[in-house]
Amino acid sequence: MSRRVGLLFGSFNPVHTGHLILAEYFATRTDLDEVWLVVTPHNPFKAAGGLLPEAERLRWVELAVAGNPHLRAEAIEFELPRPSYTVATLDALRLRHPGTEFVLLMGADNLPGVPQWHNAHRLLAETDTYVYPRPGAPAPHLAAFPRVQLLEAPLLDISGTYIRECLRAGYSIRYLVPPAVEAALATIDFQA
Ligand SMILES: Nc1ncnc2c1ncn2[C@@H]1O[C@H](COP(=O)(O)OP(=O)(O)OP(=O)(O)O)[C@@H](O)[C@H]1O
Ligand SMILES: O=C(O)c1ccc[n+]([C@@H]2O[C@H](COP(=O)([O-])O)[C@@H](O)[C@H]2O)c1
Repeated sequence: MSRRVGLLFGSFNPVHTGHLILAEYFATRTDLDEVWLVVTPHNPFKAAGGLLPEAERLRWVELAVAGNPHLRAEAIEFELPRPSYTVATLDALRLRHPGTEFVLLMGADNLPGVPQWHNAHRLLAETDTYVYPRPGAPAPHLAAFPRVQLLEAPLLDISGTYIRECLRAGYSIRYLVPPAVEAALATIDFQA
């Protein structure tokens, strides 16, 4: 049987415990063998200006998953044209890993926007998608998406936005990110 790998796409601005608990849950509690955290240098819907440097965002994800055999930091979007279209990334990953079946992992808050993504119809027709609940997001209507399933997962109300606010205000981010990421973030000047 082919390996099933879940893909958690994100800007990871920065990676935090919410991402990691969710990734570990999917890698150990579902039919997935592994979860890869795909670092997106430039989300087509986000202004590049608000993002921390892409090489740093990738390095923090690498630090966060180090030593975990189920999780991997995936940098393929750094080699692909910008902005980063998920459908193009899936094409590139399938070419590179022919024995692997990829599953898209997505928060219930993101699903309603997916029809606006580049080649969304092909993306959702070709790829199994597991949607997980997000705080405040209503259960999505899945009738229009035959390959999309809703799965249970822990709800953690942590976000990159909140962590950046804490860093700017000089507040502790202990336990919101792994210790190695906390140490790396401590070298960045968030007041500048
Ligand atoms: N606490 C969380 N629990 C589950 N999924 C999350 C959580 N935070 C983010 N995600 C999901 O992880 C993916 C990557 O998230 P992203 O890098 O945008 O982080 P974020 O914390 O939402 O950042 P920001 O606040 O900067 O938008 C997205 O699909 C997002 O929905
Ligand atoms: O492919 C698209 O058109 C597309 C449009 C918007 C968002 N995405 C992807 O969705 C992922 C989640 O984005 P983010 O930055 O909100 O974590 C990220 O990998 C984006 O590249 C993809």
